[in-house]
Amino acid sequence: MSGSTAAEAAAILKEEVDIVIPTIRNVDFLEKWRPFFQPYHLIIVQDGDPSKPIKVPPRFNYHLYNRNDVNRLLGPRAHCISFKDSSCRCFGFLLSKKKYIFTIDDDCFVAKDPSGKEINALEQHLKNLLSPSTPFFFNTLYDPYREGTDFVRGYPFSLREGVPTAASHGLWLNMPDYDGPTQLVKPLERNNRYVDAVMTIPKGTLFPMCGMNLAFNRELIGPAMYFGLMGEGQPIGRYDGMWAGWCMKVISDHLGLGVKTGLPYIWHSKASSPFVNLKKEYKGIYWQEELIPFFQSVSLPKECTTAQKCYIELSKQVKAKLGKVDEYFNKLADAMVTWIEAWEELNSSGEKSEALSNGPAK
Ligand SMILES: O=c1ccn([C@@H]2O[C@H](COP(=O)(O)OP(=O)(O)O[C@H]3O[C@@H](CO)[C@H](O)[C@H]3O)[C@@H](O)[C@H]2O)c(=O)[nH]1
Ligand SMILES: [Mn+2]
Repeated sequence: MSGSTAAEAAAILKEEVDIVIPTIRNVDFLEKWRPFFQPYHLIIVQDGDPSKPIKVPPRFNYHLYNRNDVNRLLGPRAHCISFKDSSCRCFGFLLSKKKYIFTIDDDCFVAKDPSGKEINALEQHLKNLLSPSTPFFFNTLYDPYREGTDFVRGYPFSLREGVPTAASHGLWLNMPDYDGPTQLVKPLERNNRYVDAVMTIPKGTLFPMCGMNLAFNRELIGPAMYFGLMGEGQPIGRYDGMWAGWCMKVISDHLGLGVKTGLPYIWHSKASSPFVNLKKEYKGIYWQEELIPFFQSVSLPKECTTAQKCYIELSKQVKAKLGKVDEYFNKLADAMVTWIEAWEELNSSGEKSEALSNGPAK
């Protein structure tokens, strides 16, 4: 897709994209994104104290939700949305009615490419999502659908059509997405390396997904983008992206969908505290050694033809196989079912529309 075609596509898609921002701080960062985000609708999920006022810069089109809205709209199912963790972002995924979601953290700014040009992250995500993926055979020139490249010699012609792309995982300049222990041993490390590549993560390969700069096709994979039970009242935090990424990847593999990683970069400005992070993550750090073999062994039956059906089946396997690792996984498996019930309620015909559920957009 050429640059201008992509820009046109992005403009057309403005009715089909929601930008979801979880925040426990404020959203001043939006000012820097104005040239890129202003045409789009934002869903801001305010975490923490709902009585704390939050000021959104003028002339943005947005809906703002807080914990009172989670309780009001989900009632007895509200417990599936985490509190005091960036996992709360998935409440925005649930309420959206758009085909595509771009989610970004409130400490992420516009990055520049090596020529000094500001990167339109959303446009690149849409290019990634609108072009197919190649999960069955690796192309050594990376994404063959990018301008100026193609499939290399020896690439099977039968696979050159690719498969629909479910998710686009973007990366970060400046502060990398490290866990607490790595942050502790490398406090000064910054990512300055701009790698001009987009690639499909091969079928059968898991990866550590980060929700900081992520886009996905909500129609294809939305129900699998549940960021889990994290934060206050839970034994774990900061594994929200990992959990969603592992679930989403095994389901994408099963459904024949693709997941890309690489461009676009954003500029991640702040380091979160490594000590606080270690405290939140420590169970995850040893649980992950059992979780990853579990996800590597997941097999979904052929009757599971939708992301919802796959997710319910996955919840059963989580309960059966991970329940013995810790009681937490029984609770998480139940929350996965609750999430799907909420998804079906809010996304069925006669649904509560996102606009109606919190008044007209500001
Ligand atoms: O209790 C909370 C804490 C944070 N948020 C919002 O979530 C994002 C990310 O938070 P933050 O920038 O503090 O954390 P990082 O360590 O840089 O983020 C990465 O770690 C992952 C797990 O937290 C996360 O997926 C990554 O993006 C900000 O927008 C905070 O305001 C929150 O809503 N509630
Ligand atoms: Mn951050």
